[in-house]
Amino acid sequence: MTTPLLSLQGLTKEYPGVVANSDVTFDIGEGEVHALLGENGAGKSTLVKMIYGLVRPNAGTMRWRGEAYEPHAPAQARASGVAMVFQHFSLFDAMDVAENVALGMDNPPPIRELAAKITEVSNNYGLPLDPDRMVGDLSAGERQRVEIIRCLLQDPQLLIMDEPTSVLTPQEVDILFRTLRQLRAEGKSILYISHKLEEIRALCENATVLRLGKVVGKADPRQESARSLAEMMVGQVLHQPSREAAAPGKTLLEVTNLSLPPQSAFGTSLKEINITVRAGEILGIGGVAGNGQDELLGALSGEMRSAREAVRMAGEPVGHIGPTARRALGLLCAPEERLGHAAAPDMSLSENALLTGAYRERLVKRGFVNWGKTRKFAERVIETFDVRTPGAHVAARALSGGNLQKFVIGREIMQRPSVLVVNQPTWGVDASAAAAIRQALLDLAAAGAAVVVISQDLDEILEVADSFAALNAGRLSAPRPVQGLTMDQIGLLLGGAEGDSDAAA
Ligand SMILES: Nc1ncnc2c1ncn2[C@@H]1O[C@H](COP(=O)(O)OP(=O)(O)OP(=O)(O)O)[C@@H](O)[C@H]1O
Repeated sequence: MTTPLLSLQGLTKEYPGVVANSDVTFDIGEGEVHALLGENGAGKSTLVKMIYGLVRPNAGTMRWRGEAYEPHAPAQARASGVAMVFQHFSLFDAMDVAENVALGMDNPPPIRELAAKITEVSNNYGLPLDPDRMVGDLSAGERQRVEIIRCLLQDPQLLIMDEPTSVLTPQEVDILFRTLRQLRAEGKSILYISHKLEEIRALCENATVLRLGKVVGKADPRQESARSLAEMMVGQVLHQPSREAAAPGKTLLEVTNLSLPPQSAFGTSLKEINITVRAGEILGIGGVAGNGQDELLGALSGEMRSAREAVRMAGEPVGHIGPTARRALGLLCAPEERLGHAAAPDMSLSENALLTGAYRERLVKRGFVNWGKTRKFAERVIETFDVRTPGAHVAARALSGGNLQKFVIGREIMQRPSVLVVNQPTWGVDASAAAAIRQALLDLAAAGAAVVVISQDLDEILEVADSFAALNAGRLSAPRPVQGLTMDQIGLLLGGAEGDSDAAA
């Protein structure tokens, strides 16, 4: 038998109150694309952080081509031939591509030489990049290219990718997969984390499934269905969101000719946006990231003010008032960026519950926080939304991405909004938790709320929304009923075929 590239033996990592990895054992061969699957909090990120030298195991060993491998720091892992593309990008907007790449390298060559190398390597791998462009001007897909090229310049033998496709358009996913297949053909290995099981089936020949930190299964994804893989992850039969058709009620959210200038040098302006959402309705807004999603959410939440009459809530003008006043009226929002925007990383879940729930849950009385009540509110969210954490005292930062997402969305839904606006509600969330969040949005609408779901996941929009509109360069297309809408028509709308309804129909 040939020696595996990387062999993990009995890896264990404990955090206070949680065993993140327990006795994890598996091999990754040379030239193998290996999927790491598991629910939110199953321990995937912890495992790859141990391989990349960011976290030290409490027990267990790793071998690299048969030799003992104990990276103490990422630089050491990189020197052995391990590279990692993270879920969250670590790039500086105000620097160009070459400067950003240089920052992440251990021994960068002179910048001109590096720029030439970036052009060469990026073209060779089918991910063309202009080294002189400012990162702030790049799309999410292009930013990811910067991270990938930075890794490839180190000529790694093992490339770790943590949910690489969640920010990509379907076309960008195709391009990325071509690159990954080329790497495999060159004998390089890839460890691939994703919740998108169809992608796993298309790309990977081996999968290791983690549940609660333990290996619970191994599979050849090509021989499985997305459903069977998901069921392996959760250990039970999957629940499909269901909806009941109901006649919509009165208009709760009305946006009229909303225009706003960009809020930062790299922001998008909003251009004459019109939206009407009635009680019981869900409007899905699709579009490639960076086309005004964050700005639209900001304009609806009140973080960005507009003309008084541009936003109305149940007929009342609210464009000029801030987030707290809008919350009081029942307009709640959950932004996309969970660590730092939706939740304060170093604050406990109780404190984070207070941040948005203070008014509606009456957590503050005569200027004093009622901590007992606040903790109970946080605990209700944790319980109802199955947030896997030791308790409400835990800092938001310590939760796995998907579990924090469940908390953030649950915190708003439990405040019984009359209008809820969410951006990427199931970003990085596993299949069963995503189904639970979507069901909660459907239930909220069925109970009479108006809901706006901004998402890059078209399947998600088709599953929950009654109507669909596309955001393109800050303009919103006229909404169309989701029923009967095809992917081709959606593609046209996303591409900006606004008003071209005959061509799209
Ligand atoms: N620094 C930390 N301190 C305390 N607990 C942690 C820390 N990092 C992770 N954990 C816990 O370890 C467990 C595994 O988390 P991990 O992030 O590895 O899961 P994951 O499978 O990557 O999840 P997701 O798909 O949601 O990103 C979780 O219960 C998490 O709360």
